[in-house]
Amino acid sequence: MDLEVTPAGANSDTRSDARISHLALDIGGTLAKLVYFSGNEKLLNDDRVQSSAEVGGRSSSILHGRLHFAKFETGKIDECVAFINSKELGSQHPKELGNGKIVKATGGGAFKFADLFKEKLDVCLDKEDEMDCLVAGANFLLKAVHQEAFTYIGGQKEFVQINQDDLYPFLLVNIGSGVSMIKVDGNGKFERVSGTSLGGGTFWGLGKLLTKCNSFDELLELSQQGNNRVVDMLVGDIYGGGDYNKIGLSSTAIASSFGKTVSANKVLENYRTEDLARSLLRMISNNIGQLAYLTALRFGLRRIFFGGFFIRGQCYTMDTISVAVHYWSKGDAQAMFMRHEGFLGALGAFMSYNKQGPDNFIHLMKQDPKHEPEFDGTAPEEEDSEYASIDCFLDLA
Ligand SMILES: Nc1ncnc2c1ncn2[C@@H]1O[C@H](COP(=O)(O)OP(=O)(O)O)[C@@H](O)[C@H]1O
Ligand SMILES: CC(C)(COP(=O)(O)O)[C@@H](O)C(=O)NCCC(=O)O
Repeated sequence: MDLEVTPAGANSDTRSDARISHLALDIGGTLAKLVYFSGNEKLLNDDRVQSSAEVGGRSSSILHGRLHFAKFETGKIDECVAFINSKELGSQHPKELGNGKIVKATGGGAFKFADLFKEKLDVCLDKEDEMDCLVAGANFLLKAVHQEAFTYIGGQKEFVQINQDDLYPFLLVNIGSGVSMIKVDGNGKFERVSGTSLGGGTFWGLGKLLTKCNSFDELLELSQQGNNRVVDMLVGDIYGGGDYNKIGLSSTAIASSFGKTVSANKVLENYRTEDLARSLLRMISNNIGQLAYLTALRFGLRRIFFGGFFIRGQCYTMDTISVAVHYWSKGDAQAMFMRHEGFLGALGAFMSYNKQGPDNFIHLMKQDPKHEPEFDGTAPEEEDSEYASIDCFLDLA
């Protein structure tokens, strides 16, 4: 019951009453994501609440606390179970009528691990549809969270001011193990219009085989030191060093990802793992960027938001996706990234506790300094700063 587990990305809560009052899960093909709310202090006539939302007169059903984010490898789901066990679900946590506690859960793991959660935690996973949750999570973040979306162009991050009256339609591209592309027209109004199996799992899986590295972070680190030109066949390699001007291809454009390895008299061991990782990351990111744009074009969409843990705030990944969208759309469409990239589904599942729908459930406290982003163009070193907890209140009305 008291197992101490510190997950990647979790923020430890030092408050004595830090039991979890609401918890939701998104258990995907590779990672299990948790969003949980702790702290059960009731806010009565608090100025910050009054100015954050019109909830006057209903303060008895308002909980103040922090929303936390954590992730575990799905392959080590026991660590996730132990973490929840160590935190304990408090008395406020929703229960089935006359029965034990329920936890909102989405992703394939909500089905796959339902028995495990029942057995180990005596918790019933209440399943929510993955696409519903992704969309609800994205809509909430884009509308409620200050400086959630940003562009990444030429090495510069720039926050996007979201105009709530002009947000829809957009294309949501979630890059998890696989990739889902969803046309979003409003709250709960969406259609999954495309997808591809060449996603984050492909990068991580092929990368692991090619470089023998042991963790996703190690693979990303390798990629930062690599040179893809050693592996990729460029237009110049084919055209004797020159451009292919007639069809607008410069000599440095990639003609064929990994294409150079065919004619070089080398085996895998002769390549630097850094170069292989770089080329692989570029290939996957570029392909997703291109497919995303083609899908957006099919439906006349100009705004494309990218989520999913494949991105991990990586400059090279975001840059490659942005360049692909810009190149293929001739500057017409724009790639935008989301700060809480990997938690869209878990947040959506969390919001489904609200019977009235996703709106007006989570309210962010005004001017939470902890929530001010610190983007400097580099990937955060510490997981904790990556997904800082959010000071907020839940309206349980
Ligand atoms: N710590 C990590 N361990 C494994 N994969 C990671 C990690 N961080 C990022 N990734 C990438 O994120 C992908 C999973 O993204 P996610 O959105 O969680 O999808 P899923 O719901 O399929 O698990 C992996 O395939 C990998 O590319
Ligand atoms: C099946 C999935 C929705 C599962 O989500 P994930 O765990 O990858 O986040 C996703 O992997 C996907 O959309 N794959 C692409 C399948 C296709 O459209 O061909």
